[in-house]
Amino acid sequence: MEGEKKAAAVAEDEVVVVAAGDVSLKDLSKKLNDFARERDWEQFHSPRNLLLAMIAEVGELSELFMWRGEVRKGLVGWDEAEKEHLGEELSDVLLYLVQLSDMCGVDLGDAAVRKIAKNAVKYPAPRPSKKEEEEGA
Ligand SMILES: Nc1ccn([C@H]2C[C@H](O)[C@@H](COP(=O)(O)OP(=O)(O)OP(=O)(O)O)O2)c(=O)n1
Repeated sequence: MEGEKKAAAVAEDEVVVVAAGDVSLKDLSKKLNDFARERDWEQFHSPRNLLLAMIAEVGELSELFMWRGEVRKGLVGWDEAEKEHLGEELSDVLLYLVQLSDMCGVDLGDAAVRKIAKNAVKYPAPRPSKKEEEEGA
């Protein structure tokens, strides 16, 4: 029993949570590389395995929305535990996506910014009419 307590305390000590409001994709990528290397898990992190792991996490994310009807913006009616769980599942998807991008040699931040620009060309915003321009709208 004493041994179990000690093990739990050590495990808790090892979890260092650093609040990071403005973390970048590159920060996440570095943390994930360290995490995998420290556990010798790089051998498992092939593009295919990471893709399958990400899809599994998308499934877990979907379960949170399953059978509960439309979910309104801001998660009206969800309790704090459910909201926290949602954050965890969203994170799992993101973390596998970041690792998958790394393993494929894709700079995800750069690719995403380029894709937004491409989307804007494909779907131009409606231009204001002459009347709206004159009215300063
Ligand atoms: N080979 C692995 C295994 C896990 N992880 C990381 C990425 C995910 O953020 C998280 C996934 O862990 P679990 O497989 O334990 O999944 P859950 O956290 O969703 O737990 P559960 O499926 O029990 O709800 O751990 C990883 O990087 N590489």
